[in-house]
Amino acid sequence: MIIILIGYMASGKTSIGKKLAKKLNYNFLDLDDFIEEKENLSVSEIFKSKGEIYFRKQEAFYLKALLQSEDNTILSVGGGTPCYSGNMEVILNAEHAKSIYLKATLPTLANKLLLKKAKRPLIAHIETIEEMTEFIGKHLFERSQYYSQAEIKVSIDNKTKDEVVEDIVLQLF
Ligand SMILES: Nc1ncnc2c1ncn2[C@@H]1O[C@H](COP(=O)(O)OP(=O)(O)O)[C@@H](O)[C@H]1O
Ligand SMILES: O=C(O)C1=C[C@@H](OP(=O)(O)O)[C@@H](O)[C@H](O)C1
Ligand SMILES: [Mg+2]
Repeated sequence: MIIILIGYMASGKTSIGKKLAKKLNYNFLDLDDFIEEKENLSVSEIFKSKGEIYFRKQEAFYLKALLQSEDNTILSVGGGTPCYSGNMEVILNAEHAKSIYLKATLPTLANKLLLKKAKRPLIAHIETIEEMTEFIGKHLFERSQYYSQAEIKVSIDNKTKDEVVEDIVLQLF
């Protein structure tokens, strides 16, 4: 089975995916890490030197490649992955796959992202909590229609990473 973690930036897809994989004894794949390896550049460098459209093309291409995995796998994608190139449909139609939305409220995301923005080119320039809240609010409004199609939804507000992992396991099995 392949379990795909989706959700907004800093919702915990990468870090919770790693913990969940350990707990279930599954392989772990992170789409951003995979793209960085293939391109030999960080996500920020790809955005800067080749542009976001190039990144989105690579993202859609490698998503399809990684979904072919036949091993038990946790796949953490990027925050934008489900929202471009028909990727959410690809995720929902993948065989032996289950999608999980790590869902957070706007204040949780804005506070987290103010601290964790450096490696995230879409928000790295935002300085204040007010600006961050406004940006994420609009962005989430556009993106929620994709995220909410996930088969399983897990709220992450006020939970530790281990608590989120527990909740995911309870909903999965
Ligand atoms: N539930 C949580 N409680 C505390 N810190 C968290 C939680 N989930 C994620 N983090 C931290 O927030 C940051 C962003 O998480 P990350 O896994 O990179 O998110 P994503 O891949 O969704 O962008 C990391 O430093 C991570 O350790
Ligand atoms: O939301 C987005 O569009 C993006 C999210 C990032 O992944 P994380 O959600 O893991 O930060 C990364 O793919 C890129 O910076 C774009
Ligand atoms: Mg990530």
